[in-house]
Amino acid sequence: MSFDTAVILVAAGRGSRMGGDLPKQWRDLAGQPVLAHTVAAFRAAGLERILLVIHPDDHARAEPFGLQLVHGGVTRTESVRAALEMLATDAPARVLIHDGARPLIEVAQIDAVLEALKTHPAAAPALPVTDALWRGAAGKVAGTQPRDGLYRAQTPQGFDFPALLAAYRAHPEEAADDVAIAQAAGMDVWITQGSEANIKLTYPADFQRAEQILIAHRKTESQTMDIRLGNGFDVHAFTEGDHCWICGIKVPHDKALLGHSDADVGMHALTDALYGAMAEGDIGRHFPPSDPQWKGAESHIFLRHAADLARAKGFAISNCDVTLICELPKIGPHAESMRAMLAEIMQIEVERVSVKATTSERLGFTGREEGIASIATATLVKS
Ligand SMILES: Nc1ccn([C@@H]2O[C@H](COP(=O)(O)OP(=O)(O)OP(=O)(O)O)[C@@H](O)[C@H]2O)c(=O)n1
Ligand SMILES: C[C@](O)(CO)[C@H](O)COP(=O)(O)O
Repeated sequence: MSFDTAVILVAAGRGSRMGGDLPKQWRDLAGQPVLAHTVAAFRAAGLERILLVIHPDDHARAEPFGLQLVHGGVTRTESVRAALEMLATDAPARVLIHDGARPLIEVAQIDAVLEALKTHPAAAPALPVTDALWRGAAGKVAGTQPRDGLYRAQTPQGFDFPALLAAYRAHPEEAADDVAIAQAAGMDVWITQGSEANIKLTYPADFQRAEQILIAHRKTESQTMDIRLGNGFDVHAFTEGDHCWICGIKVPHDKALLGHSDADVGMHALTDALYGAMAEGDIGRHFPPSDPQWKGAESHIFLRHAADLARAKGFAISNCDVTLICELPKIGPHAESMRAMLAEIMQIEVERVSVKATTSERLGFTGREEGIASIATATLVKS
């Protein structure tokens, strides 16, 4: 996280070319406001000092973002100027200025600008012009223009903050963008790699384009993600005793569970679910019952082994769900401790672990209180 770099997101425009009732930056894009996408990209790049420049009419819409707000002016240049003056009271070392209406900015492009700012006073992304350029008049081609050395400018445009503030203060006129003002002050501006995805939502068709880019991006993400699901099932019969080990918790009961190890039926089902997700067989394959060293073994050894094996293969345990099937003992009072214990053994957050119970309506061996059954599911994810 860097507080040395501030971000100005300009979002005070009215979107006259886009039309519609709601300015484009507040409209929905793939389920969230355009600005939510923009803000998320900068947060993902580790930038937390974000100043949002808004129109005074948009206060109620902007407040939920929890960002510092500043009112913009009637032009983009005036909006940036207002934000720079506000930042000047607690000046950062660097500033990135980005159009709120460019929601598809990627972390890689933000990082490229930040990297260039280590050795240059200013940097901004752009793409070389690849189409032929014409001048037009009255619907006809009036001439052509060489495209050599021409670029399409994008944002975020990044600057040494004191230098840009001085440049803005020395330039009261309008400008196409912040780079133009920096250049007018004699600053060298380094060009970083732009992206075809980093479009500025300007006309109605741009929303469709942005949706398509997002869909294609999500498809690629899910294609590169390896998701594995495994299940496990286990049964242990009751024998004489005064407690049962269930999901790592000693539960008082007028019977115990019979088994070669500590007979922890819930933990065994979960361990098998993890092995199953990796196609690594079951507990018996890794800890053969014929081997006397596992007699009376505590089941956390098995679960820890399966969780460590998953990590060694590059998987994260995304979630797991254990269901215990018994009339008694009552699981409810112990379910939270069981979740915490399983989470600790697997070294994952407790929110990813579920333990619940049901009866079999007095039917079958669990209904006759002859034993406990358990089923478990686990999801492993590798990206
Ligand atoms: N007075 C203004 C004008 C523009 N912007 C912001 O500058 C970015 C780029 O401007 P543009 O695409 O031109 O947005 P609008 O001014 O809203 O659009 P239009 O010119 O079609 O009205 C947008 O994020 C816009 O909200 C701003 O903060 N203040
Ligand atoms: C800053 C900018 O996005 C760079 O391409 C562009 O200049 C903004 O243009 P607009 O005139 O506000 O549409």
